[in-house]
Amino acid sequence: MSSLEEPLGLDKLPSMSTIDRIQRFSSGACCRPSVDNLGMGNCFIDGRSCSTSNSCNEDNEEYTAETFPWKRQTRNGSRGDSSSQKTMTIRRNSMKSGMIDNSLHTPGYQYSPKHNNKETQDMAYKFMNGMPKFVKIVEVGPRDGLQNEKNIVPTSVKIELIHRLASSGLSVIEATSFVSPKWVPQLADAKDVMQAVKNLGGIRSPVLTPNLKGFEAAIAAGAREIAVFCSSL
Ligand SMILES: CC(C)(COP(=O)([O-])OP(=O)([O-])OC[C@H]1O[C@@H](n2cnc3c(N)ncnc32)[C@H](O)[C@@H]1OP(=O)([O-])[O-])[C@@H](O)C(=O)NCCC(=O)NCCSC(=O)C[C@@](C)(O)CC(=O)[O-]
Repeated sequence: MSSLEEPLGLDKLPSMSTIDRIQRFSSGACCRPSVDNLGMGNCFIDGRSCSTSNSCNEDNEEYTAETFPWKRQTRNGSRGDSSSQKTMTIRRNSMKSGMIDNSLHTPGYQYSPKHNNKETQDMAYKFMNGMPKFVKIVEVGPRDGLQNEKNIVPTSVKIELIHRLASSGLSVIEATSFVSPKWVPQLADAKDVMQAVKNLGGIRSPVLTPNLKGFEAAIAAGAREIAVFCSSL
């Protein structure tokens, strides 16, 4: 009988005082709806990932006015030519045709697209103002990435990866998963990885587990944040 069919026995859980946060999310919740269609690239509002090549941040990509049917006036109102124009990320709203210019909701920017129509502009304005003011990026590579690796990545390399991700300024780095090594041999060293990074300054290092067995192993390894996921496999 799969460990998942046994009652989770929450009453048997070790005292919760050792754990800062327990997150429970189902696989459905795992794949939080993302609005990546809105970006020119993969830009997820749920903060799970923002591909740097098409970041959600403004002033990021070099787009020339030739590529887009409008010329944007620069901050001082002068019409910059495409080479001198400040770069920005233009996001495509896949729900409607037409391009949304991020600068719409950046004070001081005006845009005068050649073929803009009122409806697109209104919709763009409404939409852009619904955007969150803050995007949290959760780095899941050490877990979600490595679990799919064909070859087993050495523990020392995993730990080094987490250190480098932390030094890049990321504040939440999903460190590993406490799962059956039969199913996910790539993360069989979860305990060693967790013990090596649990006190890494300045970051939170949540871990995943599908069941009580993994939950207890995570606590024993020093995990302070445990996300319980529902796994059919
Ligand atoms: C769920 C089970 C355990 C059921 O696996 P099972 O075989 O049905 O369960 P079991 O209880 O029969 O256990 C089989 C063996 O694994 C051991 N075991 C059992 N549990 C654990 C554990 N936690 N840690 C370490 N060992 C464990 C258990 O002790 C036993 O060992 P044996 O007695 O045969 O020597 C198994 O199917 C499993 O671990 N699957 C892993 C699933 C997984 O990791 N999937 C990928 C993560 S989810 C994901 O990537 C999506 C997500 C989250 O990224 C989406 C998003 O990010 O939003």
